[in-house]
Amino acid sequence: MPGLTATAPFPDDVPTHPLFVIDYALLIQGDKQEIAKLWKAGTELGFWYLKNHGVEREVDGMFDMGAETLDLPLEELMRYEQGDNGDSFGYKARGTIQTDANGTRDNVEFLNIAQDDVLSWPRTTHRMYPSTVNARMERTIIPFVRKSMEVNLTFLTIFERQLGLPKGELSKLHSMDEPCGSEARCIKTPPNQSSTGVGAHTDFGTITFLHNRLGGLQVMPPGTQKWLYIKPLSGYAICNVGDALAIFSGGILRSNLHRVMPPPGAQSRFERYSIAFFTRPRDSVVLRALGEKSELIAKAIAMAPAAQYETGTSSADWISRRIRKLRLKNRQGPETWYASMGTEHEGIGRRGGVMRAQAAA
Ligand SMILES: O=C(O)CCC(=O)C(=O)O
Ligand SMILES: [Fe+2]
Repeated sequence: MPGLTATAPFPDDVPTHPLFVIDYALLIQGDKQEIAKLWKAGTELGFWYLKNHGVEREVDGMFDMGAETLDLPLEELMRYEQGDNGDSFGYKARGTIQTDANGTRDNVEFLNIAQDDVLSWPRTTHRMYPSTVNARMERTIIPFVRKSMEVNLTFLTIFERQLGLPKGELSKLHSMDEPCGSEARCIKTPPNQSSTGVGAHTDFGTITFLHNRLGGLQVMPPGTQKWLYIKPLSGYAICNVGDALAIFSGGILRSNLHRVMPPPGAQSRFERYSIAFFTRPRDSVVLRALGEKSELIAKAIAMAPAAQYETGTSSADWISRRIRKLRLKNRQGPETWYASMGTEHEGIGRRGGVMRAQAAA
């Protein structure tokens, strides 16, 4: 299976960052303790493991689909390249984006499949995909996307309640009556690399549902300047909060910095694949804190510098700007890299920290 190796386990002597393990089966039963744990995970680091999510078989299919597709001849894949205009969907070739402020070239390639194209299949909403994607649409991709949407919607519904928002307030920002940037992704990193795969970033959207077999993902824990690996656990997904949700919540939920480095130890000899599903708001939704809908969020905003969460930017523009600034073709210096990171993310993290400290006191 692509990206899976029993012969090179994650090494014991590499420092890792622990995550809360959330049991999806308990979440959907409304288990209070599990919901409290999810809240702690979402507000402290913004990352957690998820077990019993029921998407295991579809995820295996996605790893196969990703390998089938990213093994196609480059010439074929290039017909689907995302380009330099800030579009996300399609193929992203190796060496097209920067991984740091020096403009270091990336070494990963990936494939992004729009949720909208999957749901409208066989009708095209945004774009066309390679034949290997089409061939697995019904068997693998549609079930994967539908189930992943359901998982992320479960988180949204819980966070909505915990944030004191009216029922449906967050989920309606993701309703399907207009296009959105949500997408499924497969990333492939070649073996024996020494440089960064995916540079430090926060995710653009609401919630990410990620599946790793080899190590490589790292987080920078709040208040530190240190990177720590997240150890992949068999059958467990890794979930995290993105910028949109951090902003909607006035920084109460945390969108944490992370990156992808070469897998540690003996794992580095293997090709690395990962599968992600990104839930993102509808295109026209403006990213701003929902203070008028929740007292808790209003308090968070009151403590933040004025208009801190008024980005004045739609979800579509937010995503497009960040992708555009990542592409090396658009680089004009270190500022381009900082703009790709979302200049706002640092502030969001800090303000969230203040809120959390107050809530705990
Ligand atoms: O490959 C991974 O483990 C994480 C990838 C990631 O952070 C991303 O695509 O946003
Ligand atoms: Fe990410």
